[in-house]
Amino acid sequence: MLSIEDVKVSYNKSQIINGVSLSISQGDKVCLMGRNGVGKTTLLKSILGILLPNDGKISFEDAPITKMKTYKRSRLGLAYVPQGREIIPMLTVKENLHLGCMAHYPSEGEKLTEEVLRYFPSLVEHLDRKGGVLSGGQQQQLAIARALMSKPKILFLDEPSEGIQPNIVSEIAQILRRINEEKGISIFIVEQNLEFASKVADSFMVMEKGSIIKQGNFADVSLEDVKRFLTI
Ligand SMILES: Nc1ncnc2c1ncn2[C@@H]1O[C@H](COP(=O)(O)OP(=O)(O)OP(=O)(O)O)[C@@H](O)[C@H]1O
Repeated sequence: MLSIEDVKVSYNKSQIINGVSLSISQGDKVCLMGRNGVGKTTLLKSILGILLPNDGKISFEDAPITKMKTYKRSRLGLAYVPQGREIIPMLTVKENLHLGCMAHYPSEGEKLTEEVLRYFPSLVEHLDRKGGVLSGGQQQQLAIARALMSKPKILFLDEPSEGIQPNIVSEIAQILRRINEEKGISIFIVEQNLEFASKVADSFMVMEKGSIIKQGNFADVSLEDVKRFLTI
């Protein structure tokens, strides 16, 4: 489905991603882990077209997308829930949701909202409130719901558990698994919260200084082992 071959990404002259290769199949749930500043967000942004790699290839469903504009990748089915959520605070929850389908499915706002809210029933009572007044956990749910409004095939989430209270974090893990099971949407999360990551994803990759240094399945290793990989 998604294939990344020897991708290198730089900011000015400083190379941050040093030749990463990975592939994700339809329905996969994967997690990219690693310490602060190793390049996780940079890799995610290059997959989504927010940054362009200076070398390597990215393809989606066998079509090359390495240099494709972000909005075209979104039309193909790549959706992004950025770190910090980026909810528009002065728009209502409903308006924030509609933003998610405005580019590609502008006439389907009502239908898609109804469909997406099945996964986020706690947002229903807040539809007419401003996005900015919601709690961190509610804003994170809104950000995921908004991404789903674009009918994605693969959902990329950058640190979705950051700054959210533990009970909501486990609710979000369950919701992501349900979305994956029922809709077949692949999930790619960047996470530092190992427990949450292991609840959402089946497999993990560990990044260190712009390279993937370990990968495996959560079923085959203990969380202690993964923790050790993260502190290498
Ligand atoms: N716009 C930018 N210009 C120059 N350097 C940048 C820019 N954005 C990030 N960097 C640098 O690139 C490196 C990787 O950053 P990146 O945000 O990808 O790491 P990360 O693994 O996602 O970290 P975190 O967990 O803190 O988000 C860091 O050294 C960072 O300072």
